[in-house]
Amino acid sequence: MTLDSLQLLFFKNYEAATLQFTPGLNCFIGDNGSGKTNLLDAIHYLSLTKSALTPVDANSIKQGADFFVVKGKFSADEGADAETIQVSLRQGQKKTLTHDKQPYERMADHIGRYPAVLVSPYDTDLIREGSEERRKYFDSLLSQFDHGFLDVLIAYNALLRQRNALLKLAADRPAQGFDRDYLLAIDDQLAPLGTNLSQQRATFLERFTPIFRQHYQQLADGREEVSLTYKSQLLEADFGQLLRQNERRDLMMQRTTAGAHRDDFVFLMDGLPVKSYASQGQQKSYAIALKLAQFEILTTRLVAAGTEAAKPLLLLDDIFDRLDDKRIARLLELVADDTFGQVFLTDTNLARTDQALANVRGDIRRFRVQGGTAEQL
Ligand SMILES: Nc1ncnc2c1ncn2[C@@H]1O[C@H](COP(=O)(O)OP(=O)(O)OP(=O)(O)O)[C@@H](O)[C@H]1O
Repeated sequence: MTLDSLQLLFFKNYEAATLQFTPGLNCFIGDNGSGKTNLLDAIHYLSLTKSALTPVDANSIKQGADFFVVKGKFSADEGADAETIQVSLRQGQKKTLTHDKQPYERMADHIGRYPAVLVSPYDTDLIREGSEERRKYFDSLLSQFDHGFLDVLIAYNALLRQRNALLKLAADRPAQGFDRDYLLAIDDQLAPLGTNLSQQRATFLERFTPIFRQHYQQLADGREEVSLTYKSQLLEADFGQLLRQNERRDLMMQRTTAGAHRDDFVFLMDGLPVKSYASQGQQKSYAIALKLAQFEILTTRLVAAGTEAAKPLLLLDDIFDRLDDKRIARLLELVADDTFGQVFLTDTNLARTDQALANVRGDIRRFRVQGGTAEQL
């Protein structure tokens, strides 16, 4: 699958821009703050319906404008008809997503159809931040991998919101009494969904972890052992029973204190937490290995779905600035040996990019990015 072109209107620091891409390697070159990452983020919108950088869509509207449009033309195979995906948002309204001008009934139906993997300076946040970051990352990956998972996740989150709202209402208006039957009715539905989520995450990790470890060994020359495990109360205890046991505490805390939304993914190096034990370089390798494993596992899904030629889009943000020569060389080996399909990368220095890519075969297209404009070189 290839992104043939990208069109932007009032997106971040772009007023209007159109870019035509090569199916090979596309390089965005420009100074800090010129708008390179914003181009990757626009592609992220087309793939995942949201920004990789901000949870608030309105932040992506150009300052002073009242809407943005991001439009991309994708083709599955060479010569195949292009499909147009468009994401747009008007200030104060709901975001819309269309496929060949047809609006999706549910944004979720789009997820996984045009997968993309972003390797970004913020990847190590996965290691440093709290469990929510990690759950979000794996849930997003699993949703692209298996649509059934996303359906369960959406249903679980909706019920959890209802349950938390009820707990809050009980605390805010004690005089009106607490509708316990309603709580039990929610719990009856929430329990199997939570158990299902945790089981799916655990099964996915069994597949994902060996691929991840292999990528880490290749990136870091295999000096240390890394592991990745999933920690969930729901794999050992009955979630329905946990909800009942915790009812009083939940009422006091005004939120659901146990469940799949509390699970975590544990990152270890030589048996110790990566966050406190690993060096910065090792943390970077750990995070990149996660992303490369993500790329590989999403590719296997596309192959299984019969779209052999299809590979996720790979978005490499700022890799030359952040990574040492060995890691860059390893990444570029993967680019050179056709492991990846279409690649988009950003850099501040054209000469450095050209030098790094000197041995990479295939089509390379460069764009000069400057103050919200992008011109093909
Ligand atoms: N909604 C918006 N309206 C206008 N400008 C915006 C908006 N959102 C972000 N920007 C601008 O976009 C610029 C950042 O662009 P981007 O992150 O793409 O830079 P970059 O070229 O990747 O830089 P670096 O090399 O430092 O990573 C900033 O100058 C920021 O002010």
